[in-house]
Amino acid sequence: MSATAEKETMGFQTEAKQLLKLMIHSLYSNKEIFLRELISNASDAADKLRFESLEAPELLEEDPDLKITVVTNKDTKTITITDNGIGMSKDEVIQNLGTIARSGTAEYLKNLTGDKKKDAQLIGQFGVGFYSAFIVADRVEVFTRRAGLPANEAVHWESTGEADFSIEPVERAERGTQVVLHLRDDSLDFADDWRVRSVIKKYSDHISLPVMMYKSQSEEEIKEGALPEFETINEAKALWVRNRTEVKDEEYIEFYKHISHDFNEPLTWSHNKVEGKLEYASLLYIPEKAPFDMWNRDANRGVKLYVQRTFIMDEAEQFLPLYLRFVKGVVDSNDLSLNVSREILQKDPNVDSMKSALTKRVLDMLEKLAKKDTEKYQTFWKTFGQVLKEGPAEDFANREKIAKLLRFATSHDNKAEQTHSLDDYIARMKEGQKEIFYVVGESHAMASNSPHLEVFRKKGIEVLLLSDRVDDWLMNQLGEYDGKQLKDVGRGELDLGELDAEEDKKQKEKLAKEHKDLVERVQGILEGKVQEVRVTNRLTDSPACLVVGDYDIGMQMKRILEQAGQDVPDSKPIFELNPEHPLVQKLDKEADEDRFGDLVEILFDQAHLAEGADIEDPSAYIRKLNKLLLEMSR
Ligand SMILES: Nc1ncnc2c1ncn2[C@@H]1O[C@H](COP(=O)(O)OP(=O)(O)OP(=O)(O)O)[C@@H](O)[C@H]1O
Repeated sequence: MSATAEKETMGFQTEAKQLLKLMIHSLYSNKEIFLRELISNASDAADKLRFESLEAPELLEEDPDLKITVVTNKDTKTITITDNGIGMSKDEVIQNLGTIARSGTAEYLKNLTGDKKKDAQLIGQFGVGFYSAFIVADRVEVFTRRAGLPANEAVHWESTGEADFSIEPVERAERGTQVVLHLRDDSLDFADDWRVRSVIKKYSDHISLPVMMYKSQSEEEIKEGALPEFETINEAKALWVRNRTEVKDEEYIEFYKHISHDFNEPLTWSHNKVEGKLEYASLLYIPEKAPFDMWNRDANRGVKLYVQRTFIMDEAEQFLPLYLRFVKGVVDSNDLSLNVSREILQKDPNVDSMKSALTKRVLDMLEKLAKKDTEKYQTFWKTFGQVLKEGPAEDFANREKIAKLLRFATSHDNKAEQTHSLDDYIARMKEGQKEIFYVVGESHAMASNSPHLEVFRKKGIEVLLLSDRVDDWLMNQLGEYDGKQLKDVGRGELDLGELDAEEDKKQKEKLAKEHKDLVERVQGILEGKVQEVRVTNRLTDSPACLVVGDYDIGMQMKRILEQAGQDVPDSKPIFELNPEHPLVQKLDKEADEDRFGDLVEILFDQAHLAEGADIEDPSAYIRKLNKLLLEMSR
């Protein structure tokens, strides 16, 4: 750091430098977005001031009408954006404009590919913010004074967007922030009043405070030397207060970008005004892309809360459940008090009623999207499906509604993509089928090749193929859908009820009787390792498989808990043999007890492998298998 009398020069944080460079390159074709970002910041600054002035009205000084002005100047090749919002102190300037105050930035930057289009999207997800000024400017100056500080504690920040920035104290009578962009030669169109006016119209109609520019003057006025006057060029009304029919899609989209700091368009939105016992307006959006920190449970979530048009807080998470944490939006209440805090929100029963109404709205919005636009819904599902799957456990009341929104891979087409709803499944159910069958595997391939499916495939009964980590748990939480039980095909005795022909049942009983001795012999070998050995009718191609007891913990769940280092209740599997398989028939005839034992253990280990489970002693397995192979080749 070098310091002259009072001017200091500081280096940008390494990551900020990197991001800046990438951003200028990848967003070059979409230069005008800098205006959106700077106006968005100015509007946030006004919101913050309004909020702080609830407690400290003196912060408004003699200047209570909050506004943003934009002034272009062809002679100086500048465009200047000024607000009379909260402003920044010296420390805040350093903190906000010298670093990228977000965790995970470095990690995030590793995802960038060098492909301009892809990177622009990624950068968009991250939020370009203030730095976008450098897309069009080779020098940016900021003059700012925090509300409440004296005029001589204002700050002048300046940077060419390369390695460093300077900062010095200045006098500034006006509260708030002024950003002066010295335009690059290839961006001089932004010194043109009309060009800027049209961009602002496009990007700022949803901003609730006036965005003003100079009125154009007649030749006479210019001759007379009349001072130019400002005029408001946007709607300057909170968007969510306006009637749905008055608001254009583009305005909804721009408003989304403003509140979410997302560069991409939202997938869909829902705008509502509620009157009656509780009065509030809500505007909720489903994003297209997940934020880079979606899986960080402490990441910011929740809606922007306003009370009677006054901004109160960002990330008010009390209005939506955790499993809808991807939703962005605004809630404006007429009933809450202006000095409401997070603690009060947590206890207020009105907030609970709003939460349940807003939750329904989001679920309805998703249902509508699924009906109207399958492709978009699929995009949603791919991005947020895993989060939505947390729903049935968190929100018992809406279990059925959430279940309707779930999508699965199934044996109907065996594709890994999760595109089938439970309703689709039910529509295809066989006559006499009462349950919804599913199989759980470590991966899609494992689920779809599971031996448990053999009899289902033979009989043409569809099975959901589940392989996401939460699936086993999700199915347990759901229990049933539309009056039909969800049944794990790898659990308990297989009873296909009416789906089994009478002769199949008789055949099964006959086989069980015939193989009573074999079952006992196998049981003797696997003593202590299994709960039970029995013959099965669920296999057609495989010799044997493992089944989980009706009340035991599922294999996927067990693995997840073990990996997480948790104690897992000790449950032993049931070992089922396919009496029609040649290997099992050979086994039945094997008189040599040692060979019999080896074969049983090989089959037992193989059944583990088919489940994606580990075998207890892999080298013993290989030894036994090789011994048998050698004997065969003799
Ligand atoms: N006009 C302004 N008045 C007061 N503070 C501002 C102004 N512009 C920026 N800031 C401060 O600088 C911070 C960084 O701004 P920047 O635009 O880079 O990021 P952001 O608005 O927080 O998020 P995003 O990067 O997603 O836009 C803001 O959070 C705010 O605290």
